[in-house]
Formats: sequence, C-alpha cells, structure tokens
Amino acid sequence: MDDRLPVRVAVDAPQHSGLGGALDYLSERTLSPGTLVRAPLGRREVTGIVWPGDADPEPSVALKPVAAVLDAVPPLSARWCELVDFAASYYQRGLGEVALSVLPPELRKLDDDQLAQRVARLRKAWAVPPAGPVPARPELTPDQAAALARLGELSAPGQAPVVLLHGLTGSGKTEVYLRAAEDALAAGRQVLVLVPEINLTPQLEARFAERFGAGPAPKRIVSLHSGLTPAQRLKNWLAAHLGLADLVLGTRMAVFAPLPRLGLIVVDEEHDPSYKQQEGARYSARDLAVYRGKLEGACVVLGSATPSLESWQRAEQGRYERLTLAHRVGNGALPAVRLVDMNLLPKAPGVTTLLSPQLVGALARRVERGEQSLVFLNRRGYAPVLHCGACGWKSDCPHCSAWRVFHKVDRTLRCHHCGFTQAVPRACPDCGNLDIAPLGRGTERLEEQLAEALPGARVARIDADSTKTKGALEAQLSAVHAGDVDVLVGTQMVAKGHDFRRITLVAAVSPDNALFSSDFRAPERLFALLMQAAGRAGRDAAQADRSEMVVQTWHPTHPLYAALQRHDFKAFADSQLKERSMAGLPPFSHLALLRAEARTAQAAREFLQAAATLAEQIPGARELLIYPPVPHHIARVANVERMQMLVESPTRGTLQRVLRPWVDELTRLKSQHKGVMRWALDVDPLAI
Ligand SMILES: Nc1ncnc2c1ncn2[C@@H]1O[C@H](COP(=O)(O)OP(=O)(O)OP(=O)(O)O)[C@@H](O)[C@H]1O
Ligand SMILES: [Zn+2]
Repeated sequence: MDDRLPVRVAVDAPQHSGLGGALDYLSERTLSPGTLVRAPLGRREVTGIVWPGDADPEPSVALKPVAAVLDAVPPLSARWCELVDFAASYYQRGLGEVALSVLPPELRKLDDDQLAQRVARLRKAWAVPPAGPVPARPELTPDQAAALARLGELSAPGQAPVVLLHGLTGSGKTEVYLRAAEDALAAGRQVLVLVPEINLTPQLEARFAERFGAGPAPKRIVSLHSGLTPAQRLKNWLAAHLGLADLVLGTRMAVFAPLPRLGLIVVDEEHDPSYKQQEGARYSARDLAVYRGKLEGACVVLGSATPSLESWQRAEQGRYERLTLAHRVGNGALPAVRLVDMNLLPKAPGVTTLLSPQLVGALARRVERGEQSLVFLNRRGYAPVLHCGACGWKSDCPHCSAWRVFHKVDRTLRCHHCGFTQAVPRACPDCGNLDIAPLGRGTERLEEQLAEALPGARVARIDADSTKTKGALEAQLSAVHAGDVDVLVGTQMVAKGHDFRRITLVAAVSPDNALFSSDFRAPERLFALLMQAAGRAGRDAAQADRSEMVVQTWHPTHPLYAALQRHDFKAFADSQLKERSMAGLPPFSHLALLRAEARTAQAAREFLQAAATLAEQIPGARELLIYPPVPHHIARVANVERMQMLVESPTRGTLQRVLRPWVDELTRLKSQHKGVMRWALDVDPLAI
C-alpha cells in the first residue's frame, strides 16, 4: 500500500489554463504549508508552494509525486499565503500564478543546494554590523509631534490601525515615517516602506540608512524593486524572509515581501497610480497593504499631500483615522499660484506660443537671483507629431492609432506605444514637400526654447529619455541638488516626491488637456500632480515667501485651478466626491473592466458582447450595470485592436460574487472566439 501523503501545491500555471487553485500531489513526508517544492506539471517541472488546507484528491485520479523539496528556504508563513489567497481571489487570477509571480525569479532556477549556499552566505555576511554614534534627529514640529502621539495611542498592543497621514508638501511626512519606524524597530518588529516609483527609492533609502544604518544598534535595510539584478533581488528577498533585514523599502511588488515580524507598513504618496499593477494580476499594492496590515496586526500609514479620493472618503467615514500636518516645516508658505491666461497673449500668425512673457520674466528673475526653477510638461520628445503643411500628412504610426513622436536628438520618429522607430524623412512621404514641421511640443523642445529665451542660464532636462542609462537619473538629480542647474525641465518624474531645497519657481506650461478627458479620474490626477509640483517650490522656509507657481492655461476660470490657487485639497476632494456620488462613480460604486484584444475590432466586440450575455445569467448580475463595449482610448497598438467593457456594481460583494463564475465562463468563451488573442479583467481599474 502507498503510504505517501497527498499535499496541496500552488503551482505556476497561467491564469487562463484553467488551473485556478492549488493542485494535489503526493509526498513521501509531511510538508509544512509554505514549503517550496518542485513538481511536475504536464511535461514540465515547475516551482510550487505547499498550500495550507487539506488535499482532496479524486480517488480515481493517480496523483504524481512532488519532485523535490526546497528545504533551504524556510516555509512561507500562513499569513503570507492568506495574503496571496486574497489577492488571487479578489483580482480574479490563478492562485499559483499570483503566488509564484511575486517570488524572486531566481528561486525558480536554483536547486536546494544552491539555495542553501545563498542562505548560508547571507547569514554570514549579515553577522554584526558595526555600531556607531547616535544619529542626529531633528526636533519634531508641533504637527509631527501631535501626529506621532496619536499614532502611538492608536497602535496600542493588539491594535492594527490604518492611518491617513494628510500632510502638506514639505510638512515633513518622512520624519513621521522615520519615528514610527523607530518605535516598531525598537519593539523588534520589521518595517515595510512602499514608494510609488523606483526613482524615489534612492533618496528615501538614503534617509532611512542615515537614521537607522548606523548608531548603537544599527538596523539592516534592503530594497526590493525591478531595478535590481536577479541575484540582488533574491538576496534582499531572502534577507526579509529570514528576518535578517529590519527594514524593507520598495515599489509595489514589495507588498508581497515575506516579513516574519512585520509591525508597520508605510505607503508613501498613497494616491499614486503606480501602486496599481497594470498587467498580469492587476493588484493595488496600496489596497493590499491595508489588507495585509489587518492580517498581520501591523499598523498601516498611508501618507500623501493629495490622498486618493478612495482613502479620503474612508477617512471621512471614520474607517481610517486622519492625522494632519497642516504646516510646512519652518512654517514656510506654500507658493503663490499665478494663472497666466493664454487667451490674452498677442497672437502672431504662424507662431505657437509655449512660453508666456510672464513665465519668461519670472524665470529670468530666478536665474538672476541664483534660485532654481522647475518647468513641468508631461510629454517627452521634441514634438508629439510631425506635419506637412502642403498635403496635411502627419507622422502616424502604421501599427497603432497614435502619432509617432519626433525626437530631435537622434532625428527619429518613435511610437511611444509599440516602439516602432524610423529616421525622420527628408521630405513628406506623401507629397514630397521638403517643408515638414514639428507640431506641438515636448520636453526636448521646451528645453531648447528655454535655453533660447534665457541666454546664459543652465537648463537641464530629466525625463524617461534622459535617464535611460544606469545611474543617469541619480547623477542628474544630484546636479540639481548641488545647484549646478538653473532651470530644470521635466515630466511628472520630477514633479513629485523630491526634496529640492533651492527651487522657488514651478511652472506648468500646458496642463489643460486633462481638464476635458473622458476618464472621470483625470481631474483628480491633474489636481494631485499640480499640487505635488507646486510642493517642489519653497521647501526651504527661508525662501518660501518668494516661491511661486505659474500655470499657463486657456481656461483660467476652471474651478480646479481656483482650488489649486487656494491650496485647498479638502474643498477639491469634497466637490469631486459630491460629483462622484451623484454620478454613482467610485468610491460610491465598484468597477471592473473587461478588456479584449483581437486582430479586428469586430472580433473583440463580439467577444465582449457574448461575455455580457453570459454575465447576465449569473445570479446577482441584475444589480450590476454592464456598459456596451467601447474602443480603448488608443484603440490599436502594434496592429492589435483593443476594446473594453465596464461593469459597475453598487457593492464590492455583489461584484465579487459575479466575477468568479464569470471568469470561469470566459476561459471557455475564448475558445469559441478564435479571433480574440487575449482578454483580461481589471478589478478596481484606475484608467478608464
Ligand atoms: N522636525 C523637523 N525639523 C527640521 N527639518 C525637518 C523636520 N521634519 C522634516 N524636516 C525637513 O523638511 C523637509 C521636508 O520634509 P519631507 O521631505 O518629509 O516632506 P514631505 O511631507 O514628504 O513633502 P512631500 O509631500 O512634498 O514629499 C526635509 O528636508 C526634511 O529633512
Ligand atoms: Zn506604434
């Protein structure tokens, strides 16, 4: 008789293969839940995790044995498994898919001996860090002291509060994170700090290292983000999992870092859209952080000067406790916001105005005084399109429903969606006219025009193009911090998070586009971005009174700009929430977006229509509103047509009850729609 035991294993199978949950295998010995194994799947051998719960094999099916056990790595905790279980079911993905996709890829490549070596090396290298003198800490501002005192009360033993730290730009939120971390570390717990973008990690890592990396009882800090090499990522992940690292700092993927003694989770810039994963399992790291806090009994601090309306509303309802930092450090003023009405500029035929005289004057005064300015434009490249005045040709992408952007540095036309790149044609490809010209402007052109308008000024640009090579961003940022730059031109990359000390002028040269977007979240995003950008000015209290923000707009009476001028986040949030409530939009309803990609728009539409019919038959679906399929706002990318269909529900529960059976049906439905290449469901979609 066979004395091998059945075990459940979450294996790495793609979602649409129909293997939703864990699979049953046989094992020679008892395996603790959370143990890493290798197991056969079809003709392959894949990595898996022994999953909590009893195996429930069909008597008629012969189970396959587990191929190898990776004992070198301690089992993942039951809570970690619960977090993954929740994420998979909430975002409607396969359990194994989620579980394995959040582990470092190297874990799948190394065998048990190799892993044992890594673990041993790590334990040795991490022996005892050298002690040093007590690091200097600033005296808390009254706001910071009050927030921390309240946080202390809320995090009494056994409590796991969620706190929304609403602090003005430059009010010292980071110091609050540092002190809260200090308490958690002193209690022997681990701290997880999430940041929205890799480019914000170096600065924050430096501040945490300065505070905790030395001193009488130095702490160990690791980072987790996609910029690490596979070996570094494995090492840092192991350090967290083995409990060697005290502090883990990372981007959204770090929310899944295994942390045996987790006591505090900080989500910095909690409103940032980068916390939402946009492919595969489309999870929100911020929302999972809140869930994880409850699960692990850890305190969660969501920090922002411009909280998401979702979090703001929960604070209003009392589900999160709101702590406010209402003053900037040193009591410096926020910059005065000046709107420049572009309608009033004198019009010269054939000339498109980008820089108003008011803005150029304000910049020139800064250059004269030796102060820095930041000019912000959310569009990289030289010009968004090249145009022939004779026949009307425009530089469209043959593979996408988008223009190719003109990059002057290397004289190319590049599609920012599919990557298709060509040299700029000498003449119009349609009519041969030699006089083809750039239309509109991007950061490259802005940089050029600023250099012309401000002779002698040192103009620098930071965007995705200028920072492609490793270390380029750090070098460019430190030039700004060192004062080697007078005018910094950049995209949203530089408009948020950075603690620039010398900037006294911030300008948004053409922010209007987002005012009239079809996406209901566009005003929220624009407002947040402009407030964040404004917050880069006057961070040094001594200069704050001279600090200013210039907004060039064709719509100076728009209420969004009026709220910006008053720096009034609360008024803006309240009015947006009122509109959302009247329109039945989130957070007053709950959405899911079904996307389909096909060779033809027709095939994608038919799939979505059939999907809608299937959904209507699921119990509970009567409460849902299923909208007709519409094209994605960039309908075609790399010759693939993209359609989407919105599902709206009054409650999260109803939505969840319908989605699971629906997803199972969709897997079958796709096999009847041969023209459909891919489909995906996005729960709580951010971009619509
Ligand atoms: N109590 C304090 N005393 C003196 N300086 C402080 C204090 N707290 C913070 N600072 C300094 O104030 C500056 C702004 O703080 P911080 O970067 O944390 O602001 P923030 O609230 O995160 O702003 P933003 O939302 O714009 O990123 C930093 O240079 C920080 O070192
Ligand atoms: Zn393209």
